[in-house]
Amino acid sequence: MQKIVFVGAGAMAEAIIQGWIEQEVIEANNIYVTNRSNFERLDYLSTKYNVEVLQNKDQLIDADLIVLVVKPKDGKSAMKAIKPYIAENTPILTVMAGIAMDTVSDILGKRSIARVMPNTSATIGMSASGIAFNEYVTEKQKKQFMKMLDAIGIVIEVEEDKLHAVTALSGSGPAYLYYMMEAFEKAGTEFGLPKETVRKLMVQTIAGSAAMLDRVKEEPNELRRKVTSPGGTTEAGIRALEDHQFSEAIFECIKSAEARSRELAKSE
Ligand SMILES: NC(=O)C1=CN([C@@H]2O[C@H](COP(=O)(O)OP(=O)(O)OC[C@H]3O[C@@H](n4cnc5c(N)ncnc54)[C@H](O)[C@@H]3O)[C@@H](O)[C@H]2O)C=CC1
Ligand SMILES: O=C(O)[C@@H]1CCC=N1
Repeated sequence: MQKIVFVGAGAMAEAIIQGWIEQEVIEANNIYVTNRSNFERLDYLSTKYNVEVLQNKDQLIDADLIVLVVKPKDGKSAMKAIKPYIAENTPILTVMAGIAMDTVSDILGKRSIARVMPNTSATIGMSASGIAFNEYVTEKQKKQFMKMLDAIGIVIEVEEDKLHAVTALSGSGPAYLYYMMEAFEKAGTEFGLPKETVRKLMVQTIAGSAAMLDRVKEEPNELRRKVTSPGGTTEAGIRALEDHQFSEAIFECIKSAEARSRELAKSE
């Protein structure tokens, strides 16, 4: 692709841009960025990544792909603002949480639309993304979209309605794990370890456990059983988690995030 225009230049746009450039999927000079008014931010991106800044909306006409990556509440106004300038067939990749592809095509017209829910680990090529396509996306385009998202991590196709669940799990997921990390660091330091030691131990523990789950093909409860000696430390720890309704808390976490995603979709 010769020209990809990012409409919206915030945290998620940067994560994807950095991922694409570092993984050598798209060349920096084929990426154009624009936002509503924050020119300093555009300067920062063009200096840091060598991407182009869209000088005026007339430059949208020959875009090969437009990536919509503004906050959901700004989605409609951002789409209305570009509508008069974009070609009839330019495909759209929307990264906006909770805005349906039908809403995008109501404003921008019937065309190929892919809707993706990545996460911020795209920055280091480790996003877990869910993607859905509308009926105008050809097989060739689908392959191209999958390849682009695959380059910043893994990508799994789902029905559009299931993107609410994907958002709740892997879209927001990094925040839950960072929150858990904060709790480990608080607990570990209470018990006398330096924060950096706790960080190193737990980062490796989390990475190792995730890699085991991925590679050894055993169920989580089986892997858990292998750690848990009868009458030992793990059993005591797990019992405390059960006493504090850990599973229920996780269930409520995903339920609340999924419901919020649906709510946002209705209000947009
Ligand atoms: N941060 C995350 O972990 C994830 C975010 N998302 C989605 O990505 C989207 C962007 O999120 P962030 O990058 O975190 O937000 P952000 O607030 O960091 O960036 C939003 C950008 O949109 C620009 N903008 C606002 N109105 C505009 C308009 N009318 N025209 C052009 N540009 C406009 C702003 O200037 C800013 O550059 C959201 O819809 C969010 O739901 C999706 C997955 C994960
Ligand atoms: O919190 C949010 O609404 C967005 C969607 C997934 C991650 N951040």
